[in-house]
Formats: sequence, C-alpha cells, structure tokens
Amino acid sequence: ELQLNYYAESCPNAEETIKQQVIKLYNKHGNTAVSWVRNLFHDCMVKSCDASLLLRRVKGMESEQESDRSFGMRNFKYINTIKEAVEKECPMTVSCADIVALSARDGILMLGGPRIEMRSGRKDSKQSYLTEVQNAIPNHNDTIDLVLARFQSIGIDTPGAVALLGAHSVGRVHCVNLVHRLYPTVDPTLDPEHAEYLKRRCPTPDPDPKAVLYSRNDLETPMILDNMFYKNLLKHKGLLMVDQQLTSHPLTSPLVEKMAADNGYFLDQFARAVLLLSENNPLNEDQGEIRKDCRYVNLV
Ligand code: HEM
Ligand SMILES: [Ca+2]
Ligand SMILES: [Ca+2]
Repeated sequence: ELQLNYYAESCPNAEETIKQQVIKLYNKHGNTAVSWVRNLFHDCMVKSCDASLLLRRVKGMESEQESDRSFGMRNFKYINTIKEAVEKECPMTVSCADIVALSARDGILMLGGPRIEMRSGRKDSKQSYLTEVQNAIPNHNDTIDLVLARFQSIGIDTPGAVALLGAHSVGRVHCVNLVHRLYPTVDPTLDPEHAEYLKRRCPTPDPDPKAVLYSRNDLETPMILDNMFYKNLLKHKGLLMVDQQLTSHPLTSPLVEKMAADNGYFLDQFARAVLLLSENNPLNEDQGEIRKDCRYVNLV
C-alpha cells in the first residue's frame, strides 16, 4: 500500500537524501534530471513501477535496457550513486522503485516543472521484462490512437497523455529517430527551415547508431519543463512523428492549442498524469523485494 512519506518510521531521512542527491547530480550533470523523467515512463509503463528497468542482463535474463525502445537512455550509473547514499543511511530499507519515482519527482522540480506530492512504498521486481517493452512503450512513429490506447490501459486519459508527451520539452533526440523525416524528402508536416537546421545536425540518411548525433528537442527552453513543446508543435517543429501528429488528431489537437496557450493548465495536467503513471500497479510485499543493488535482484 503506497502512502505519503512511507519511510517516516523506517528511514525518516530517505526522501530528503534522495532529493539532496538529485540536486547534487543536477548541479554536476544537468541532464541527469532529464533522465529521471524518462526513467519513470520506461519503468512504470512496463508492468509496474518496480525498477524492472534498472536490472542488468545476467545469465538467463535479458535487460529492458537492451530494447530498441530504450535507445538513448543514459545516466543509469547515477541511480547507483543515489542508492548508495540511501543505503548508507538505512541499509535494505528503501526500494529502487521508489528511487525511480522520487528522483523523477525531484528532477521535475529541478527542471522548473510542478511540485508533485508522491506516495512511496513501492517494491522492486525480481525480473526484467525485455519482451514486454515493445508492447508497452510506443515507437516514435506509432499512431496517436495507439499511443492514447497505451496510456488509457493504465488509467491515463487523453489530456493526461498529451501532457506527458510534454516531457519532450527537455532532452534530445538522436538522428536515427528523425532522419526518416528528412531523407529522401522532407516530411511536409515539418517546417522547412527547421528541417534545414535538422539536416545540419543529422547530415546523412543513415547515421551510425553508435554515433552521438542528435538534436535538442526544444531549442528555446531545452532544460525547462514548460509548454514550449506545444508552441513548437504549432510551428511544425516537433521532432518525433508522434509528437507532431498531436496537432492533427481530432482528440489531441484542441489540447495542444490549450496547453500552448496556458502553461498553468499544462503543468496541472502534467502533474496529475505523472502521479497516475507513478502509481501504476505497485507490487505487494510477496511479489517484490527491496533490492540491495538496483542493478541486480537480491541473492537468495
Ligand atoms: C508515445 C510515447 C513516447 C514515445 C514514442 C517517446 C519516444 C522518445 C524518443 C524516440 C526519444 C529520443 C531518444 C533518443 O533518440 O535519444 C525520447 C526522449 C525522451 N523522452 Fe520520450 N517518448 C514517449 C513518451 C514519453 C513520456 C511519457 C515521457 C515522460 C513523462 C518521456 C520522456 C522523455 C525524455 C525526458 C526524453 C529525453 C531523454 C534524454 O535527453 O536523455 N517520453 N522519447
Ligand atoms: Ca517496470
Ligand atoms: Ca522546454
């Protein structure tokens, strides 16, 4: 059962320690905060907010991190930094799943997003679910109907889904995920001038997936979680197909207009949807454990 400040008795400083680590990491590597936001989506969409995303490949089990859908995910090593600080305070007490959730909450705040009251008490999975990832996480060129259905399946409505994609108001997209909109011909839903800019960022149609060619998602406020994402979409400057399609689907286009016009409305919807996402299907006591090392299940 999730509750506010779940560790009040067992580890009173847990949430503060996580927050201090998130701040410290943000000051050293600002993009860690961006990663914590993406981690929440990729963990919670796949089965449960259970840190299944954090497990590494071992003999007999593959890792969700190896999925194509996880392309570009970074900063996993700093989750260990947070976990180590918490372990020092209270060994074997605070779950990695709560670290995923609470670091996202604190990361959102560092990126100028809303303050979100999140509950804690999640348990960690004993498995990673590589084959589930592509059923749960949409692809960059999937349809809006599919995207809305995926979010609906975990209880997130259309305004919530549109707001969650506003996370693409920060961070980057690698060329492999956008060259199909530039070559051989420019996608007509892309602003021609922006397309020229993107071609300079991604000069060839077949980028080496190992090369770190990318473009920032939002050139105006790249490190702030704000409604600039929607303003950019209205100017046909969305990088991903799914993002740009939000402006042409009848269910989502009015919401894009509304969020572009009203940052407060966007932030409210974003906060509400992040909370729903963060509470997807938590494991109970017998289903999960408190991992010692977020990368591996505990030895029995
Ligand atoms: C239909 C749903 C979504 C799709 C198809 C999608 C797809 C993608 C893709 C392809 C990238 C670029 C990866 C790269 O090339 O490096 C990306 C980045 C990102 N996504 Fe999403 N995403 C979706 C929803 C979300 C949601 C709901 C969140 C969080 C609430 C989120 C947070 C992020 C963040 C923060 C980044 C930037 C990561 C970085 O710069 O390291 N995404 N997403
Ligand atoms: Ca999961
Ligand atoms: Ca922004």
